[in-house]
Amino acid sequence: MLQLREINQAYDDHHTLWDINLEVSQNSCSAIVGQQGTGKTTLFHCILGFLPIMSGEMTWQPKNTLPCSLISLPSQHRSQLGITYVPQGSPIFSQLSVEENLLIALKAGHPRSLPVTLPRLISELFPILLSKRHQRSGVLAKGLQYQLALARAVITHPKLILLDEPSEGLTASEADHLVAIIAALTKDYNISVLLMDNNLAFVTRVADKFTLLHHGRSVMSGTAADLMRFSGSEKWSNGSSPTRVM
Ligand SMILES: Nc1ncnc2c1ncn2[C@@H]1O[C@H](COP(=O)(O)OP(=O)(O)OP(=O)(O)O)[C@@H](O)[C@H]1O
Repeated sequence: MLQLREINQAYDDHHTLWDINLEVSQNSCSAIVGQQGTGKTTLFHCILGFLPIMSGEMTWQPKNTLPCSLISLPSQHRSQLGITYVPQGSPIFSQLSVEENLLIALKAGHPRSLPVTLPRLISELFPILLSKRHQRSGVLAKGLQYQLALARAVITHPKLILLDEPSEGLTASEADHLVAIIAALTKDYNISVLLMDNNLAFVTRVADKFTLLHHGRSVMSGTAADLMRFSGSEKWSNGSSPTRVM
């Protein structure tokens, strides 16, 4: 549904992304991994239209639609097409209740359909959040705050969600919940996921395709087994330890 071909990007004269190819299929979860400063955030921002690219092509084609090029579309238009984003660090309105956070996201996605009620997918995917709907969101545990940030994205019925470091700061059981939610999004709700995360244990549980970035270049694209094999080898890292890279 999303295809990137030979994407190059530069911050002034600092060439950051080199000939990146990437494909996200319908009903899939793909992961971008790589050490700090290797270009993961830059790539996300190019997909979202926050940053221009120097060259390359980005094609968007959800099921049963004609392909369209994203390159010339502003970020707002890309979000209307169904591409949404959960930035790092659970961006929520911490002074507002869980329900208020959700209703604001819902109204922003459907400005003419007032009054609004929370759609059923919230109770199906985020039952704990619903049970805490009247609590101030700032007092929720870190894992529930992340669920709320994700629910705010899901409530707008996107086709593709980009997640920036979703496992960061989560406990093991909070990460387990997130793995289950992402699996349900892709399998039951037709929402594809593209995430970047350096927690190898997490990404190999949740994603089915992996792209390894190194100094702005894609050095591996494949399955979890390919990733483990590649990160165990040293041919791409100039001798740096895979544990540092992940
Ligand atoms: N606004 C900017 N202006 C100039 N250079 C930038 C800018 N943002 C990032 N860079 C540089 O681009 C390169 C890639 O950075 P980027 O943040 O995309 O990497 P990353 O893999 O997401 O890192 P992290 O895991 O730390 O978020 C780095 O060398 C960084 O210093």
